[in-house]
Amino acid sequence: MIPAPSELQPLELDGFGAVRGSVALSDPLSMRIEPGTVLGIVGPNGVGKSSLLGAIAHSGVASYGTAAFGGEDLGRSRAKRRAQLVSLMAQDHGAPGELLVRELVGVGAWASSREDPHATVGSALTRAGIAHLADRRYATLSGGQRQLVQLARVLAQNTPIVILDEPTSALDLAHQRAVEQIMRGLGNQGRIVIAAIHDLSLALNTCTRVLLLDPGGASHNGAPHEVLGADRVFAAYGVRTTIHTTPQGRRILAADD
Ligand SMILES: Nc1ncnc2c1ncn2[C@@H]1O[C@H](COP(=O)(O)OP(=O)(O)OP(=O)(O)O)[C@@H](O)[C@H]1O
Repeated sequence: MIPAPSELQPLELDGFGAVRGSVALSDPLSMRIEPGTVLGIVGPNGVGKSSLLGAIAHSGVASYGTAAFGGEDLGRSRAKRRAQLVSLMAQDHGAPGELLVRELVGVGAWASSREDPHATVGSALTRAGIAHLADRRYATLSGGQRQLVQLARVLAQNTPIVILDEPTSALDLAHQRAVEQIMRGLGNQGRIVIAAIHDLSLALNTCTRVLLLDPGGASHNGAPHEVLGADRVFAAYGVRTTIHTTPQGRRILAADD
């Protein structure tokens, strides 16, 4: 299902940031994220990527400033309304293991009250490539299979803002490529995709914008090849890197030694 034109709105962060234990994790972020943007959030372990995603989704992470979608302050929206606007695939897949895969994916469709949850679930399972797992219990799945179920749940929620926390961390090469294509496809539909990503090559090849969070609290937002240039990456990670381009045009960011 493609978002209605009225759902193609920018997401504006105004002096925004996540808070953990009454401490702000980054300097205030102010940025406008246009419809169709696939934004990669990168930065070292513990810098606050997951917290920022959770804060934007207002899913139990405290925040300061505002995150507004089409002028609507998400922090003031009712939970049901927010579930129609924002879906979150968290890193910690704390789902009840006794649920069947199709029931868990159905939670996504139910959260946003889609008209035909059955069809929505079927389509989400197919897009995530896991239709064959529909009647398996979640607890019996492998780590990568669980990650794809969580992706299908988010697809079934069918929101204009899709937030993914390290969506490919448990996936094999073929599934990584499939998820990369799904992310681009969501962007092409005009959705806003925001993903925390450790694989900087993935960020280079998949994202239209990258936000690099520095350990010092600063952030850099821009075109992927600019933000992931050698100097910025060294400042953030302490590793010397180069961006290589394959004959087929894929970019690979690799350490120099
Ligand atoms: N539930 C929590 N309660 C309190 N502090 C937390 C909680 N979750 C994370 N933190 C702290 O917030 C900071 C940012 O953590 P966060 O998980 O957002 O970082 P990250 O950049 O996503 O890390 P990683 O790359 O390792 O996943 C860390 O110092 C972490 O210890």
